[in-house]
Amino acid sequence: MAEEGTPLLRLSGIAKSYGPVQANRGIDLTVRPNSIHAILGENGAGKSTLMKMIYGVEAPDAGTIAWRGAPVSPASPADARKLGIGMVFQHFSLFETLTVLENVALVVPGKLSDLASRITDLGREYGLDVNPNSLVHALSVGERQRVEILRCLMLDPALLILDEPTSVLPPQMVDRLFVTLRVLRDRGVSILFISHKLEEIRALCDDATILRDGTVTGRVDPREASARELATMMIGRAMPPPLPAEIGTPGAAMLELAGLDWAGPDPFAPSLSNLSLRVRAGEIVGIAGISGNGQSELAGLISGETALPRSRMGEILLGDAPVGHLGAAERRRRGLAFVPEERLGHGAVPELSLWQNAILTAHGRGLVRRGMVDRRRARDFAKECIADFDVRTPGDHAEAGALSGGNLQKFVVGREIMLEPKVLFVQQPTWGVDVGAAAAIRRRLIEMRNAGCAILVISEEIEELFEVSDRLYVLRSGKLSPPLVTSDTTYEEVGEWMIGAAEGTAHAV
Ligand SMILES: Nc1ncnc2c1ncn2[C@@H]1O[C@H](COP(=O)(O)OP(=O)(O)OP(=O)(O)O)[C@@H](O)[C@H]1O
Repeated sequence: MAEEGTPLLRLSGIAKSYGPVQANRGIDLTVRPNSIHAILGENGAGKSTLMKMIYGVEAPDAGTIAWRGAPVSPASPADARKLGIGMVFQHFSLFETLTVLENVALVVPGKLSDLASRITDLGREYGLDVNPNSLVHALSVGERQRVEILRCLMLDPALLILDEPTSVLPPQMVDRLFVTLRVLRDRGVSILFISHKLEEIRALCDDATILRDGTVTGRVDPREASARELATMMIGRAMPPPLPAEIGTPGAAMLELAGLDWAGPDPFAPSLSNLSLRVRAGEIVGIAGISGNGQSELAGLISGETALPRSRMGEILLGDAPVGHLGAAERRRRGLAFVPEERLGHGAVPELSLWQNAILTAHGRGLVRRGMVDRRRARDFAKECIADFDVRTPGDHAEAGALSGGNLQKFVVGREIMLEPKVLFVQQPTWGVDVGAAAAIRRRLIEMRNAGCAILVISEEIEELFEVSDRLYVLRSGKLSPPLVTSDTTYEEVGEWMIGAAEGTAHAV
């Protein structure tokens, strides 16, 4: 145990560069025992880099790390875990082809049968329920996160690092997670908590350190600072003004689901039953819901990554044309653009540069001609995206995998918006994006809607859906609620549909 007064962790003068990028410089950070300590900062401020050094993934170029008063230099995550440090990454580190239990067994020692019951028991205790026998590829992002957190807790850490743990959790789950985190703190676990959600930080954290451009720009008691003050310290200027509150005038139906049914091969994955919805030109339709209720399956069917048999092609329409049987490339040719939930490996190829990633979906815009890549045009396209969407990176030659999570998200969303699609389908548009950039992305969606684009957004952030959508549905257990007019409904009503308590009570349109 740390002696009274000895910090659990103390970093002094930590610096780290990646080529020309100084991700961290001269960082001092002290984590007290039994405390929840927030790290906040814009996308690319250096938060994840700092955490990776504590967890032994990266080595600092300069500075020292003291653990319970003694100098340490964890050279690997295994080293860090031995010290009692656990970390849940923003991008998951689970093997998709293995079950939850097998993934846990890779890191946590013990007999499989014991581990399975510990997963179930701990899951129940901390509100992190997950079936130990589910295959990870069938789990939603939110469920994968639960697995990651559970796996960490099973190692009984003294310090738990959570890199944006709430970015994909619905409000009810966030509340449950916070209960869990407070219990952990009171039982002697300190928590380093990275989040862009300032209200959450104010509600949960005891200390906060603010980073900007790789340096510490503030240390505050978050309970005493307003969200606006925190945002200003973070971005170095006042927040952008709120969105224009213009109501759209919808035109013709551009995307339609007409009684869509789906049962996938995985018995643990939810099936979809009789989904019908219509997205018209000039409107934004939102789909709320807790992940794992069919969101991934629906996204695959809408994007074309999962195709229906020819006999059922009419269950999905683009304009008047049945497209259910067509693949993603053909649907894109017909004017659909989409942003998948997973940006790494799905929205972008991490090993490719940004300009090469631009080609993946923008090749039809003159980036490839007569089968040859027009490198100059591809680079111009990527540069425009970087400038227009404020992607913080050394340039279009940077590898997608080297960008901070939020900056890659801005690039992927920007690339799809630049295609000027007739129909835009976005999953989690601002996942991991800082408050300023998230407001900018939402503003762009509304501008596109005003210009006549039909937009469908799946998001687990209710606040976000209320901000951008004209109408909302809730997806639960593979079924859609009736459409709700956003201006006539409340968070509570949507929350009730999310947890299944609202059947028959909504103001349907
Ligand atoms: N492996 C890497 N190679 C090159 N540059 C990197 C690498 N990892 C991080 N960087 C750069 O270091 C800077 C800090 O990135 P970091 O991921 O720490 O930011 P962050 O504050 O966690 O951002 P976000 O909120 O978007 O997750 C960024 O400019 C990023 O592009």
